[in-house]
Amino acid sequence: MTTPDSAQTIVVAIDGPAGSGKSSVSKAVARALGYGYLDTGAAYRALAWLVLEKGVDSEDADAVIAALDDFDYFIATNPDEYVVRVGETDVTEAIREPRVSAAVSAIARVPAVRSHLVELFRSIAAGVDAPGVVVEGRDITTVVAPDAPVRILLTASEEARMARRSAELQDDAAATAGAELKKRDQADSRVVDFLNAAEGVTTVDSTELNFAETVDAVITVIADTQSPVS
Ligand SMILES: Nc1ncnc2c1ncn2[C@@H]1O[C@H](COP(=O)(O)OP(=O)(O)OP(=O)(O)O)[C@@H](O)[C@H]1O
Ligand SMILES: Nc1ccn([C@@H]2O[C@H](COP(=O)(O)O)[C@@H](O)[C@H]2O)c(=O)n1
Repeated sequence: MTTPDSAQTIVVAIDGPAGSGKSSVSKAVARALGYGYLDTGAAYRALAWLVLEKGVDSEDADAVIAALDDFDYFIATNPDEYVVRVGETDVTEAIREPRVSAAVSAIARVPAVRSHLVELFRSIAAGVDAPGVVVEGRDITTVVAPDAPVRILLTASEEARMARRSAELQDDAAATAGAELKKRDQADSRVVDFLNAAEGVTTVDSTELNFAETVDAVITVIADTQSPVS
C-alpha cells in the first residue's frame, strides 16, 4: 500500500480467521500506539447489509455489483470512536446481526466487489492522520498492503476461537456461534488464504495467550520491525 505520507504513516497489516481476535486486538494495539485502526470486514458486512436492505439475492453477483453504485460507505479510523455508516444510516450494530454474517461470504467472493473495496481500503488508510494505521482483515498482508513494513497473521486454534466467541453470547446464540464461525471460514478460505502465513508474514498464535499477552505480542512484532535486532 502506498500512502501519501508513507514515510511517516506505518501500515500494520493483520490477517486471520474469524474469532482470532483481529478486531479487538488491532483496536487495542492502535490505542496503545496512538495509531489509526481500519476494520476491513466492516465494509464487506456493510455492503451485505445494503444488499439485504434492497432485497437483493446475495448470491446474484450482478445484482451485488449493481449495489456498489449506491454504496456510500464511511468508517471511522479512530479506535476510540468506532462507527460505520452507509449513507446517513448508522449500521455499526446492524452489520453484526447473524443475517449479515450469513450473507457476507457470498458478497466477498465477487471479484469486482473485492477490487472495489481494496481500492477503498487503500484510500481510507492513506487518509489516516496518525503515525501508523492497523489494518485488519483476510487479505491485508497479501493483497491490500503486501508491502506493509509490519505484516502479521493472528491466529488461534479453532477450539479457542469458538470458545471466545461463545463466551460473548447467551445460550442459543452461543451454541450456534461456533458453527457459524466454522462455516464462514470455510467459505472465505476458498477466496483468500488467511490460514497460512505468506512469505515474510509473522505468525502470532494466541491459543495459549490471554488478551493482554496477545496485544503485547503484536506490539513486540511492530517494535522489532522498527528497531530490528542486528
Ligand atoms: N488472546 C485472547 N484471549 C482471550 N480472548 C481473546 C483473545 N483475543 C481475542 N479475544 C476475544 O475473542 C473474541 C473474538 O475476538 P474478535 O471479535 O476481535 O475476533 P475477530 O478476529 O475480529 O473476529 P471476526 O473476524 O469474526 O470479526 C472477543 O471477545 C475478544 O475479546
Ligand atoms: N479483508 C477482508 C475482510 C473481510 N472479508 C469478508 O468479510 C467478512 C466479515 O469480516 P469480519 O472480519 O468482520 O469477520 C468475512 O467473513 C469475509 O467474508 C474479506 O473477504 N476480506
